[in-house]
Amino acid sequence: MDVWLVHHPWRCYVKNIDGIVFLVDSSDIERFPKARCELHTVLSSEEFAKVPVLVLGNKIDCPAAVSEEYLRYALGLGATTGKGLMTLNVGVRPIEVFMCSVTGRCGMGEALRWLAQYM
Ligand SMILES: Nc1nc2c(ncn2[C@@H]2O[C@H](COP(=O)(O)OP(=O)(O)OP(=O)(O)O)[C@@H](O)[C@H]2O)c(=O)[nH]1
Repeated sequence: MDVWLVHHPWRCYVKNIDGIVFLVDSSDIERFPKARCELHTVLSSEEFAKVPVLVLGNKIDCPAAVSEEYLRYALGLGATTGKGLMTLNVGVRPIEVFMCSVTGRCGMGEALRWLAQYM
């Protein structure tokens, strides 16, 4: 079972994956447009159509970090499939946003448990 951390240039090394973790620096507003573009490339890729996508807004400990709501807006994410344990209809690709701080060790557990349920 494979989970790949999507990071530029991700196209070079992704195939046969079971889950995608899309990590965004939530304090780096200037790069949101680029992140949005990359995310939507991933979401619209035929090869990943059924792969669960975990969007992680990292660095929430930074004063410049935006809220989850703003990050969703900036990334152009509409409705997501829901946090917690979910039973989704067949054919629905799981996608959800979680905020975290990798260095502050917060938020990652819930996010990875969410992803693991679909793998
Ligand atoms: N404050 C804070 N720093 C973090 C967190 N996670 C990672 N970092 C730090 O961020 C630094 C590297 O992150 P970035 O510069 O965003 O990552 P990068 O992908 O290597 O570089 P870029 O492609 O230029 O963004 C390291 O010093 C990490 O310790 C976090 O949750 N909070």
